[in-house]
Amino acid sequence: MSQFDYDLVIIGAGVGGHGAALHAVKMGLKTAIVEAGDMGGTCVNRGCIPSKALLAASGKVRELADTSHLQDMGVSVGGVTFDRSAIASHANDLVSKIRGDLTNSLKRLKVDTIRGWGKVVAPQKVAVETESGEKIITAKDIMLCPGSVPFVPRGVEIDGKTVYTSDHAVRLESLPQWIAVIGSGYIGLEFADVYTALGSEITMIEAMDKLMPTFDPDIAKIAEKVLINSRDIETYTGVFATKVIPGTPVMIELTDAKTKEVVEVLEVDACLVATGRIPATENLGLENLGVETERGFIPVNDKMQVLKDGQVVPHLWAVGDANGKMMLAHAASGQGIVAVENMCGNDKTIDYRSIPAAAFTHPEISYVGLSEPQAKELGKNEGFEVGTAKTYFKANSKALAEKETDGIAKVIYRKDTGELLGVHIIGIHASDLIQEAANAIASRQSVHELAFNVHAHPTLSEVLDEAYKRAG
Ligand SMILES: Cc1cc2nc3c(=O)[nH]c(=O)nc-3n(C[C@H](O)[C@H](O)[C@H](O)COP(=O)(O)OP(=O)(O)OC[C@H]3O[C@@H](n4cnc5c(N)ncnc54)[C@H](O)[C@@H]3O)c2cc1C
Ligand SMILES: NC(=O)c1ccc[n+]([C@@H]2O[C@H](COP(=O)([O-])OP(=O)(O)OC[C@H]3O[C@@H](n4cnc5c(N)ncnc54)[C@H](O)[C@@H]3O)[C@@H](O)[C@H]2O)c1
Repeated sequence: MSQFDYDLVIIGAGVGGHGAALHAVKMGLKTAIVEAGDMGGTCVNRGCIPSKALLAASGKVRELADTSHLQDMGVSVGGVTFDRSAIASHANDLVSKIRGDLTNSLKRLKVDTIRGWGKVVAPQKVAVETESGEKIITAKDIMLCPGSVPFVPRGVEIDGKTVYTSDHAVRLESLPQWIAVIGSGYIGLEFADVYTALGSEITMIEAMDKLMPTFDPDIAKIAEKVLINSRDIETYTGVFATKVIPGTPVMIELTDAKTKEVVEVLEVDACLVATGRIPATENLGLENLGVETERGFIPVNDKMQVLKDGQVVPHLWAVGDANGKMMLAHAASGQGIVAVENMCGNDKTIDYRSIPAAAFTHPEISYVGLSEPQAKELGKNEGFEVGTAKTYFKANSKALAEKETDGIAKVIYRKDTGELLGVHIIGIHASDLIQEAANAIASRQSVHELAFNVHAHPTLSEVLDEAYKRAG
C-alpha cells in the first residue's frame, strides 16, 4: 500500500493536464485531476477549438465570395450568404463535443476528476475547495497546470459586449461593422481573418514598430501584404491603446510608444483586446512551498521540475502556459509527457527548437525553430555562418492548380554542417506542411540529407523539398 492517496495529482484539466494524465495512466500511475472551471481549459473552451471552427466557417465564406478566383478555374457560384448565429453554433457545438470526449477519456482511463479549486498546502499535499467542503489529497507528485488568462492593459475596460477579449470573441455573439483589434499577434491576426471574411472593417493597433513583431521578418512582410493590406484593414504601429472605454461608440485613446503623447482618439463599434496572456498562478499555494513566480510564471527547468531559488523543489512539476516557456496547446501536452517520464525515472527534456507553431489565417503561417535574426545571433555566439533558402508557392504545381499561389517557404541552416535551424512558411496548408520540418529539426538533420528525401508530386510539400535542394 502506498502512503499516498495518488501517485500523481494534477491541478488544471486543460490540454497540459489532460496530456499529462493520459501519459501517467500509460505509465501505470494512479492519477487524479483537479479542475475548477470547464474541463478542457482554454484550448477546448475558449481557444484553439472554437477559434478554428470560426476560421473554418469564415474561410469558406471568403473562398466562395472570391468569385473571380473561382471563375479563373471555370466555377461560378450564385452568391454566398451566412448566418452569424449558425456559425457561432458550429463553434459552440464543436466545443461541447470535444469537451465531452476529453472528459470521457479521463473517465475511461479511471483518472479521478475532482471538481473545485486546488491549492498546494504542503509538500505532496493538495487541498481542493469542493462544493461539499475542503478535501485534502496526498500524492507522491503534484503537477501544476493552471494555464493562463487574457492580459488586459491598464486603462482598458472590458464590458464583454463592445470591448472584449478572445474569451468573448470566440462566441461570436455579434458582428459589428467596425472593429478595432488591439495586438497583431496570433489572436489579433486570426480574428482579423474571421471578421474581414464576414464583412467587418478592422483597425489594427500594434504597440511595436512593426506588425507581427514575433514572426520572421520575411514572413511578416508577406503576411502584411496578403493578410492585411489586401483587406479592409487599416493599421497603426508604434502606438499603445492607453484607454479603451466601452459604449456606443467605443472610445480608444492611442499614445505614441516613443513620445508618450496621445496621438489620436478613435471611435469604433467594438474592440477586441488581443494583447497577450498572463499566467493564472495566484492562489495556487506556491508560497506554502516557498516558490516565487517570475512575472507570475512558475519557474521550471527543461524536465518541468519547479525551481525555488534555482534549485529543484522535489515532487513538484509545472507545465503549460503557466510556466511561460511556449504558450501553445501541443507544447503544454508535450511538457506534461516529459514531466511524467521524469517522475517515472526516465531522463527526458523538452526540445523547444522542434515544436512548431501556426496561425490559422487564410493563407496560414507556420514556423519551427529559429527566425533568421535568432539564428544569426546564435551563429555569432557559437562561430558559424547562417544560410537561408526561399521557395515560392507560385512555382509549385499543386498551388498553381488550386490557384493559391501567395506564399513562401524559408529554410534557415548552418552553412558549415547544413543543420536545419528553422523553417518558416506562409501559404496554403502551411500548418500541415511544417510538421516534416519539425521532425527534421527534432533529429537535428542537415539540409544536405533532407535534399535527398523524395516528395510526392504534385504536392505542396515540394515547396519544402525545393527549399532543401536550394540550400543543400
Ligand atoms: C483564442 C485562442 C486561440 C488559441 N489557438 C491555439 C491554437 O490554434 N493552437 C495552439 O497550440 N494553441 C492555441 N492557443 C493557446 C492554447 O489555448 C494554450 O496554450 C493552452 O490552452 C494551454 O494549456 P494549459 O493546460 O497550460 O492551460 P489552460 O488550457 O488554460 O487550462 C488550465 C486549466 O486549469 C484550471 N485551473 C487553473 N487554476 C486552477 C486551480 N487552482 N484549481 C483547479 N483548476 C484550476 C482552469 O480552470 C483551466 O481549465 C489559443 C489560445 C487562445 C486564447
Ligand atoms: N494559432 C495559435 O497557435 C494561437 C492562436 C491564438 C493564440 N495563441 C496563443 O495565445 C497567446 C496570446 O495571443 P495574443 O495574440 O493575445 O498575444 P501575442 O503576444 O501573440 O500578441 C500580442 C500583441 O499585442 C501587442 N500589444 C500589447 N499591448 C498593447 C497595447 N496596449 N496596445 C497595442 N498593442 C499592444 C504586442 O506588442 C503583441 O504584438 C499567444 O502566446 C499564442 O501563443 C496561439
